[in-house]
Amino acid sequence: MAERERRQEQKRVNEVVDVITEKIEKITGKKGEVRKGIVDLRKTFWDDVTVNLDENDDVYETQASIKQQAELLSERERRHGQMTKELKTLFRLQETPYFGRIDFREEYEDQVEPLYIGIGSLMDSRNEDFLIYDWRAPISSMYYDYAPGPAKYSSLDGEVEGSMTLKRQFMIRDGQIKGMFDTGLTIGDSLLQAVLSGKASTHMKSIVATIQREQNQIIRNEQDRYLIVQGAAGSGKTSAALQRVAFLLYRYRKTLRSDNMLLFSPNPLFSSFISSVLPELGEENVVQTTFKDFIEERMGGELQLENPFDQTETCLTMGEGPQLKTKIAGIHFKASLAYRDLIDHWLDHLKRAGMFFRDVAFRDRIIVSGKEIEGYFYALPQDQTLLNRLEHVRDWLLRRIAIFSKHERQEDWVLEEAGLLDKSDYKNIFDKLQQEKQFSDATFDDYDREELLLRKIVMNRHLKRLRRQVKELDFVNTQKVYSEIFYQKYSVDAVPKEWGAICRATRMRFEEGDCPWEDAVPYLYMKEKIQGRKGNRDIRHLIIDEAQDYSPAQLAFLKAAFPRCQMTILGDVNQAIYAQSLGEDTMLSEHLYDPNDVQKLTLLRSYRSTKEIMNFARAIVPMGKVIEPFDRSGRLPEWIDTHNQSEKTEIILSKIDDFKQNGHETIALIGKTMKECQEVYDLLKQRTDVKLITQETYQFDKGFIIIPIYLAKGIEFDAAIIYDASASNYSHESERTLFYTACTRAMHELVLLSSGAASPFLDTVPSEHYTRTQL
Ligand SMILES: Nc1ncnc2c1ncn2[C@@H]1O[C@H](COP(=O)(O)OP(=O)(O)OP(=O)(O)O)[C@@H](O)[C@H]1O
Repeated sequence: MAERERRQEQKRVNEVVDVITEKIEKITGKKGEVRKGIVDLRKTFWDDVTVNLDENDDVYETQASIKQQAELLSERERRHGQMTKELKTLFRLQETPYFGRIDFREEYEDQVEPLYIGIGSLMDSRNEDFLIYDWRAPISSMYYDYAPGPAKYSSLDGEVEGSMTLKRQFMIRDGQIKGMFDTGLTIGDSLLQAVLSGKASTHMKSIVATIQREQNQIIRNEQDRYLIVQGAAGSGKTSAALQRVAFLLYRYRKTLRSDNMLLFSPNPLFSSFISSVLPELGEENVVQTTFKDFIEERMGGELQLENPFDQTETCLTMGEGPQLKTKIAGIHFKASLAYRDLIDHWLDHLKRAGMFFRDVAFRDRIIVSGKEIEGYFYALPQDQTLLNRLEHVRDWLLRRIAIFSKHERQEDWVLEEAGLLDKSDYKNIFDKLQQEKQFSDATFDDYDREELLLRKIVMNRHLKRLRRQVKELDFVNTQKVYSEIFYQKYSVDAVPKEWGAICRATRMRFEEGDCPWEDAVPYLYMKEKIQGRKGNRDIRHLIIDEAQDYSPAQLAFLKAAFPRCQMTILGDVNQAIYAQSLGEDTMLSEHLYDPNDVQKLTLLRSYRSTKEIMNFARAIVPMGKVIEPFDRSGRLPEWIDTHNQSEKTEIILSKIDDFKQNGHETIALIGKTMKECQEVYDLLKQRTDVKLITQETYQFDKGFIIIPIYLAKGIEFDAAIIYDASASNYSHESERTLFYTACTRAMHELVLLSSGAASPFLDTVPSEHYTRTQL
């Protein structure tokens, strides 16, 4: 490209940067004034409020005056917040004003208009023309969707057609053009090459400059209620999901806020890994949670909930045998909709029998026994729902508690405690009696009444918790009602033949106050059907990453919990790691949705790993052929046979040195289980600087880490070593996806260690896709 052109572009960059700098100065000045205004307003808040509480009219006037002041304050605070946000974007634009340019000539127009695209919009100093278009603006979509030639975009007034005469990419840092490419169909392979060849980071980066056409479809999809994305490892699912959040926040900026969106991430480490993408795009982070935390919060701490990682760890370390078979059969069945049907039948049965109730007791005295509650409950008309009947029971129990309280407050201990009440309680009672105009002179009656009120206060305080529990329908013993399912025999086909053993194991866990992970959603489903629970209406968009790990039952639960929600559901069937999803339907299965509401998109191109690593990894999984590695070269994966542990340790240490010398900064030794990771950590920690990643790790730094596969989900490293790729460690078909997930974490280098026979999963990998070293 001619140097002259580059100089011209740099000149424009300089001019735009000048406008940005000017705006920064202006807004900073204004922001200072607004800030001062807020401080002054806070200081003098009450000065401008007329407080007069004598008459009703005065009270209203006072209220109106406070409201007016508060509104003024919050309006200024809002403006201040907006300015802060605007400044943040401007500072980013000052460094990198834009990353793309398209020249577009609208149909029937003579003039070609150059459009520059960046992370935010910028108008010229007269506020007339756009110097930069936000990448999310409708017109910017052409940058991602078209090569030079005919192009169109949808505007508010309809489709605009025309032709694109130029598509140019820039790499601008600190206001200086470092690179400039005119591109063809896909967005500059050269720029993508440059981005992908860089170092892995401990935080994910935004991809706005290089979004690919198929990713853009995901990002800008608006019409579908459920958008399912099946994408190969490293195909940019998470990246697309996050840019999609930014797009939706922009597109619906008048009605949608970041706290209306909820992202389910696979683990806390992943949450921190992706936490900087949205702020980098000038948006606030959305609320993030893990499915386990979400369930635990809804359960309310009544049972000790098993962690899904512990469930996986148990399955992986249990060893062959009937116990494992029972466990897996139980997990599969409880994740299915057939089990949900069974629970529905159970709920139906509960209308006639089978409900268990806790005693409603004060200290160790029973006010109403569980048996008595049962009698009352089943005496109510059967055509009422369980919830209706429980509401009747609740009201009846509250009345019984009131009667109990009336009797109990006569007891001496109540008066004794009344003597210990606070001065303010006495004062309140005095005021109350005054108001009732009963406390004239010190008459006998007034003292009696005062004592009565004091006794009432004492009793109400003691009964407060009990009343709350009754109001929340906590008198239903849902754990026992659920456990009872496991005393039944079912002649339904879907019930696995291991049912007897599943029942014994489940009963035992519930008796100990534990809730196995596979029971969490079914139990909560039943509990909420009995006790009722409203869906969350604040959350309007759910983003579910690693959706292959969610079962149909979990999907059904989320649909009910978020009834108004749109969902973006992203995953990869080849990376299913939990027992419940292997070979079963998952949240990615289209047929679980109403066909009118769902759209499924597929991403086949994989960007994370070098071509060599992806060619190796895709040969491990069936249908891996369809995955298209991005054309970026590196070393072939290396498979090293070792004879014993000490040899293995030495190899690891020398590989770490080698990686570091190659400039790699994030290096992971990936184990199958936490147990394996802990063992190798104990061996290595004396010899090198290494960190073990556990379920409690919320962040990782550059350097060498040891991590089990299930915690490395969604994360990437410059170089990865698969600690034990021997047949003794990976041979079950069910572990194939786990093995594939591990291999696809590596961006630039992959090493596999094995001793003895190697994993049969390597049998399907052609020998030209790796180098093999036998020590
Ligand atoms: N269009 C793109 N431009 C630049 N980098 C990209 C692009 N798409 C993906 N990448 C990069 O590829 C890597 C993988 O992306 P991401 O983690 O989003 O993939 P994924 O499909 O969620 O992977 P996995 O299923 O393995 O977790 C990241 O480093 C991301 O920045």
